[in-house]
Amino acid sequence: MAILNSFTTACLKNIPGNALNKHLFFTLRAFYNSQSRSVLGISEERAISPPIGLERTTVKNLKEMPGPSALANFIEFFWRDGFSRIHEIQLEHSKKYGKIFKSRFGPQLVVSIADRDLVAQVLRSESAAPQRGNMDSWKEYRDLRGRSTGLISAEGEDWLRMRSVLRQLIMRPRDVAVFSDDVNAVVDDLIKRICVLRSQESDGATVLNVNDLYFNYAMEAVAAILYECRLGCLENEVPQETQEYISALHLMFSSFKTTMYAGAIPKWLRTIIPKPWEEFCLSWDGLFKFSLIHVNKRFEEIKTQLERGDEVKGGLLTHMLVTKQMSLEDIYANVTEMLLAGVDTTSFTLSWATYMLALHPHIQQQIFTEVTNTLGPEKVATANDVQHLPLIRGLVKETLRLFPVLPGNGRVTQDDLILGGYFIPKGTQLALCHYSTSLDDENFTEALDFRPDRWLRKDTSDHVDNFGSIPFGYGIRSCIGRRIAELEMHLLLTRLIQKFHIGLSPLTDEVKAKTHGLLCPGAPINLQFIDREIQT
Ligand code: HEM
Repeated sequence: MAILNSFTTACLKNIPGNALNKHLFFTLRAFYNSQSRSVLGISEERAISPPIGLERTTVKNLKEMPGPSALANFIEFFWRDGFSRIHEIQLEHSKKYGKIFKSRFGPQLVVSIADRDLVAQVLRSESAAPQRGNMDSWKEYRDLRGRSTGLISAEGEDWLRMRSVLRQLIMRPRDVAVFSDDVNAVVDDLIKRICVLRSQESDGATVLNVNDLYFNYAMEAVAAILYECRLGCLENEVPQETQEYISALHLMFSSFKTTMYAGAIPKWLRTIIPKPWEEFCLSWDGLFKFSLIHVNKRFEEIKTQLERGDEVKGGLLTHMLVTKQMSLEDIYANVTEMLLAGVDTTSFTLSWATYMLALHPHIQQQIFTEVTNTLGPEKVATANDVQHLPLIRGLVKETLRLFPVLPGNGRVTQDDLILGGYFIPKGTQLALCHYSTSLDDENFTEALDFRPDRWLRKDTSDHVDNFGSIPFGYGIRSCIGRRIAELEMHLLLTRLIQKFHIGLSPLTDEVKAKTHGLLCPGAPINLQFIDREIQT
């Protein structure tokens, strides 16, 4: 890997080897918290009155805000399996109660915002260190094991300090462009894997449940960047320690409801119902263990290279280890949280993108034409080529608009706020309803249609500054991995379209979205990958 070479090398020149010796839901979690339990104990009864001078006729207080009752919420979520329908409930409630409404979950009051301009108002007026929601259980685990918080779980000064280091390294497209070769090597392996998998099916074309494949791709690619090593996720035999990590990750998501609420269970109850908290800790143990192995391995390699007087070259991890802008514990925590955040998000988006391509062959053909006109039949795209492939970028944006992996996001207000004519006191949990705004015809023409080319027209309201669709969030606390995720998705989708005609397998019925932690396919997506004829 030849990444950040010059910077790293320059830093290393001044770092003696022995000095080095001394020296990982999230949003979703916050969103679920916002739907569930008391974060700050704010209730509308406690809500203070509008500031003097503001007429009550123009500014209403929370008591006057419409919304379902606590009982209705309870029945909806616990009785009618609302957890897997959070995205649909968001839509139903915004149609029934309006674009700003309140919900009650026990003592917790949540103000939901399903309006593009109000979402913009909240995010544009954020403080220097915005808070998504309550992360107490994540912090409790870390305190218990003597671990640090990473970007997802940290707040305040700690968060600001780490964010300012990481944003310098991976927030701009050009920062991550250097990872093109590493990601393309993983794309090569994925293509080989597709050929193996389809050869095992009777039609010689189908890959069953493509999400499994994309999961392995996303994990391999993000690890190539974060750990600067390959994990073997796309091999026939996945190595044991990688399998153990995948199990920990699956435990985290499969026990989503229980683990997400683990921290909500009073500590005294844990002796009577120990399982949720135990599983929560167990999955985190597995995730941290994996990061420790890989970070420590790289750390030892650097030490050896320095002791031998060799030049140390490397990527993101090398840079973090060498510059010591973050402690080793902070590095463990951040790579752990980034790996957790970076796998399912990307793989679900890839599953939806290829499913939509299969459902819309004429759109697939348009994108194929763009790709071959720009690259020819065989040139492997790099990050620099992606700027000349607007439909590939539009494909990812449109997929994330229709299927925002995080259908909602959370914020805790850090100041009193007047929003949509209501007075919202400081400390109120807000739920930003991205799924509803994304599918709103007021924000996007014929919003239910899949039209990647809508993102090409700068003169319409469909264009990017539309807060109706902000799948990576917005502003200072937005997704730190956005550019990495985009790079992985752009390079893979370009190559898939270049190489295969992607069709729907007869084994696939209509696939609807469900919320399982993230917005994911509610049934396996089985696709056919048919080789394209190379035109000479
Ligand atoms: C399609 C892929 C992805 C989507 C849609 C996505 C979406 C999001 C969203 C909506 C947030 C919350 C932003 C906010 O509160 O304003 C977030 C936060 C975050 N994401 Fe992503 N993400 C993706 C991939 C990744 C990847 C690949 C990584 C790591 C390499 C990553 C790491 C993180 C981290 C660490 C945070 C917390 C940032 C902070 O609090 O400072 N994400 N992501």
